[in-house]
Amino acid sequence: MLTSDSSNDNALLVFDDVWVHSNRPTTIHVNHTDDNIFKDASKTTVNSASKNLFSNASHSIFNKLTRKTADRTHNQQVTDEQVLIKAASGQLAQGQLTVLTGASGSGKSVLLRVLAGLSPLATGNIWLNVDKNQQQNIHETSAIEWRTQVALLAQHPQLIEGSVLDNLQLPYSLHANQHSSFNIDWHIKQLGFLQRSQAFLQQSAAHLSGGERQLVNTLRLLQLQPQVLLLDEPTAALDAETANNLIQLLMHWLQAEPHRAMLWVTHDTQTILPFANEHWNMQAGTLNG
Ligand SMILES: Nc1ncnc2c1ncn2[C@@H]1O[C@H](COP(=O)(O)OP(=O)(O)OP(=O)(O)O)[C@@H](O)[C@H]1O
Repeated sequence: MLTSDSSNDNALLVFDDVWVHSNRPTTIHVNHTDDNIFKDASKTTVNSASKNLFSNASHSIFNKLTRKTADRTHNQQVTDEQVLIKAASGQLAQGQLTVLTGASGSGKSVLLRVLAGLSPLATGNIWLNVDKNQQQNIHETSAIEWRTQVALLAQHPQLIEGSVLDNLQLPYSLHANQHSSFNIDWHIKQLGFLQRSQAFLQQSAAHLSGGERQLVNTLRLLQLQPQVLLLDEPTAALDAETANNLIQLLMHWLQAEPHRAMLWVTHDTQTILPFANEHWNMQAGTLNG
């Protein structure tokens, strides 16, 4: 078991014995719980002699009984608990790129969301070594504070209406980022890496391609200088050249400061793996480092 003291000196983000459950509501058809009512109802149906004995009053009782039976055979929502992540432990080291692969549905995105503080863990621990003297535990840190340091680049970027520039400036209108300010020069430099001119900033977000939306999403997140970047298939919607440019940009970001780490989920092992320091694999919720 990893403890905050036993983790590697270089470890930036450490997680230990993380379990994640889902409480997914499932609709089932219930028609077995009210056998007695069924029996009673069929008795009433079959026994026409009794029915005749009880004129209108008995007829209404009969109707009530059959209606009740129908109500009880309605679909019912039950909670079906599943284990999505089983006892996952690992460390993301400073300056390193860790690549996470695994079959579809194996739990890679769930793990990223949990590490980013966007989904709850059932048990286990996650902590961030902010610097030599400061350590933060996910259970004792506010969600906003955690997410400014451990950022998730989601698979499907959400952009607002307006220009690329409006989208890039958006985070600075949030209370959490009130102490930092938008740096246009930084963006122009990054656009150079991505082979885009400054005119890109004025483009309407509504007319961007899927790949361009991902570029905007990446810049919007990187400008806030997180320490740990969690990437969920960021190059999936990009052509080979743009994907390469984005990889260069992200590797440059990783190496620009010592206190940074990246965890990169991908199915495209050929392009990313050559850059990886570590390779993890996920199989049916079990993480193999
Ligand atoms: N919020 C949720 N509630 C319940 N189940 C979920 C939830 N999110 C994901 N799952 C389930 O967890 C399993 C793992 O999903 P996940 O998105 O992590 O897969 P993945 O490995 O990232 O797949 P892919 O490579 O296709 O993106 C799936 O069976 C999915 O249906």
